[in-house]
Order: sequence, then C-alpha cells, then structure tokens
Amino acid sequence: MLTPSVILSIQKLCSLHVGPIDLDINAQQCIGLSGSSGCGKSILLRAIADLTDHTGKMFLKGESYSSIEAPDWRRRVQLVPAESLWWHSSVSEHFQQPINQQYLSLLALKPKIEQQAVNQLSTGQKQRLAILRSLEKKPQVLLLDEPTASLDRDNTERVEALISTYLSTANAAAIWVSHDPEQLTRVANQGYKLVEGQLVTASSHEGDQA
Ligand SMILES: Nc1ncnc2c1ncn2[C@@H]1O[C@H](COP(=O)(O)OP(=O)(O)OP(=O)(O)O)[C@@H](O)[C@H]1O
Repeated sequence: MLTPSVILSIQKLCSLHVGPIDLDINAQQCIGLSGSSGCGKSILLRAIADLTDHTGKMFLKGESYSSIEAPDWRRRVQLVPAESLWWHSSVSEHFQQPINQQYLSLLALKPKIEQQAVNQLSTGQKQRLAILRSLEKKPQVLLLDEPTASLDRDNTERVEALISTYLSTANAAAIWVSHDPEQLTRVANQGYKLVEGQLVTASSHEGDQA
C-alpha cells in the first residue's frame, strides 16, 4: 500500500545491465544519483521515463505505469537529458506557450532568447532552456541527467534554486544525476550510487571517482 506522499514507486525495474531497482520517491524529494562513468545512470533514467526497454513495475501517484498512456507518462515523468535535443529551428517552436518570464529571469536568460534560432545559442543556454521546456509540461517527476554540466558556478546555482522552487511549488520529485558530490549534497535529500547495476546508499560526502 502506497503512502500518500509517494510520487513515484519503482519495483524491480530492469533495463540492460541495470537493476533490479526498487525505489520510492516522495513529493518534494530530490534523490541524488552518482556512479562511475558508464555504470548505467542514464539507462536508469531513460527506463523510468519509458524511453528504453525495461521490465518491472512503476507507479505514479499510485497509478500503475501499465494503465497510463505512454505520452502521458512521458509528460508526467520528464527526462532532461545531458545533451538537449532540438528539432525545430527556433526556440519558441519548442514551447507550447510563451516561456515563463519569471523562470527565464531566474536563469538569467533574456526574454528575446525565445525568438532566437537554436543554432545561435550556447550549449549552456540550450541546457537551461531545455530545463524550462521540461518544466512547461508541469511534470510530477523530473529526471535530471547532469543538468548543469555545461554551466558556470553562477548559472549552476540558478538552476539548483529553480529546481528547488519547482519541486516545492509543484509538489514534485526529482532524481538528479551528477558527478559532483558537493552539488548532490546541496540539492538532494537522499543520495545513491549506482554500483554494478544496484543502488547503494551514498554518504553525502562520498567522492565520485568517475
Ligand atoms: N541502448 C543501449 N544498448 C546497449 N548498450 C547501451 C545502450 N545505452 C547505453 N549503453 C551502454 O550502457 C553503459 C551505461 O551507459 P549510460 O549512458 O547509462 O552510463 P552513465 O552512467 O550515464 O555514464 P556517464 O556518467 O558517462 O554519462 C555504457 O557502457 C553504454 O555504452
């Protein structure tokens, strides 16, 4: 029986060499996930987002994965990949509505960026916009794959603050993948390391030697 605060429950989730994974994530909780390069962190996020083959059970607010249409699951469980994907030429075409001005400002992005061509943006600008594109869908779970890898310290802090604000205002949850143990100490309530396909509780000060 799920307790009301559990947003995402994962049971015996397996994909490629990752799993079986059991994990419950509560509302407003951010799980930090570390592990050596190539251990399968992205595979795990893609399995949870239903973007790669997997077995096992998942429940979103008590609703079984098998009873939720795939596009709806992917809207409610948003993956922000390490390298953002863009398929239209302009930024605005990737958003359903005008971009939230408050969010743009929080990420130090100018309003005019919405009208720019994607190929005129820096990697860091694209990374921040990809986060805003995911937030527009109002996800219940955010899967963040190294979301600040291309950012300087100031912008890293801006993204951390925005995600924290989003989780509390939307009562959402996140899994945050990072190779930076200090960042995971800042953003996560609980930390895990992926070792040989299994989640191991990570000490908040444990280094990631990847
Ligand atoms: N679709 C796939 N089919 C087969 N092997 C895959 C597939 N996707 C990834 N892999 C392999 O699985 C392993 C884990 O990849 P993954 O991208 O999950 O690693 P990671 O932990 O996110 O690494 P990094 O920290 O470097 O981003 C890698 O060896 C990769 O080559």
